[in-house]
Amino acid sequence: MYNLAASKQDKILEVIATVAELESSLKPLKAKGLKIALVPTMGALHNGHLSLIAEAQKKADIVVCSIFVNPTQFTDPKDLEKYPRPLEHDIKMLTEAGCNFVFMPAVKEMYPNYPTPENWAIDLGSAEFVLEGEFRKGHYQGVTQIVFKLFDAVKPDVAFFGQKDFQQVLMIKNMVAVLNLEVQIVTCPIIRENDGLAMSSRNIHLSEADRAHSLVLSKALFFIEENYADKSIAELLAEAKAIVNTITGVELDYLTIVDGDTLLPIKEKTHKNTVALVAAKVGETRLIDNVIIN
Ligand SMILES: Nc1ncnc2c1ncn2[C@@H]1O[C@H](COP(=O)(O)OP(=O)(O)OP(=O)(O)O)[C@@H](O)[C@H]1O
Ligand SMILES: CC(C)(CO)[C@@H](O)C(=O)[O-]
Ligand code: BAL
Repeated sequence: MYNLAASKQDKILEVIATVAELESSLKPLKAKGLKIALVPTMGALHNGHLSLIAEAQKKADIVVCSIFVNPTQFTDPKDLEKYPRPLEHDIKMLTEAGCNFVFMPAVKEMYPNYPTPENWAIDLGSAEFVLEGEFRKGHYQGVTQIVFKLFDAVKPDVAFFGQKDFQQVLMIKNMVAVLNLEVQIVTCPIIRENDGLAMSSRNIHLSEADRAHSLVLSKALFFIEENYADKSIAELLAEAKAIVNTITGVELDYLTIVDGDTLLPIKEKTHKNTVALVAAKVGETRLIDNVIIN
């Protein structure tokens, strides 16, 4: 473990690599009755992640951020291999943000027998298999497997996730319900670049042209949001898809308006709990985004 003096808030960020070290660091804090928050990430931190840390600082006494590029949730080996890992930059950001702990385990710490798969099979409901679950088969088994391990290591009172990964939050809430876990799940709003693009670690892979093209995704979602009262569902979807399809080099996986729990397409605009979601490949980079309609 090593410490870095924070440049802004004069706090110390403790960098921790093992579950044992994490447990012994947190034990005295828990004994004092301090409230512990966990912000799970895969690193390559940006302002979206920092908004989760800031929210966690408001709601808890101690904030643990985990950085772990979890191999079991990747369905494309190339995506895993090229996932950005700017560790010094991440530590600097967390230090400046006044985060208390960063947990950065090695793969063998979380999966001692890696690459031999461990048993993990949880019933996350039928929403596991649509949208991201259809395009990244097994993804949410991998996500819930690592989030369960992180919850078990930190035993947080509260954990923070971004709405950008809308289906992920739903799957994690379903896991918490199925396993009866004692952790509160908080969803934080999507942080966007000034031009509308949802911040994402994978944005770093976008070429200059891809970066410009990527704007059609948020544009299509904002179109749906702004015209929701005036057009039919079929018109909204057709016109939003047309916005995306004006750009060659952007290939839609889905653009859909669904119920926020079942993730099945809604039939009536009077439906409550409605969300529009998009996923597309922009050049070689796959991006997702969404807006909550009501
Ligand atoms: N723009 C954003 N606004 C709010 N939360 C975000 C944003 N981007 C990511 N998050 C949240 O941060 C947490 C960690 O996400 P992750 O480290 O995978 O970053 P990411 O930017 O989503 O990267 P990726 O390129 O893998 O999608 C998740 O709960 C995610 O939803
Ligand atoms: C929740 C998570 C950290 C699990 O690896 C990841 O899916 C992410 O960063 O959204
Ligand atoms: N933020 C979601 C993690 C993933 O794409 O694997």
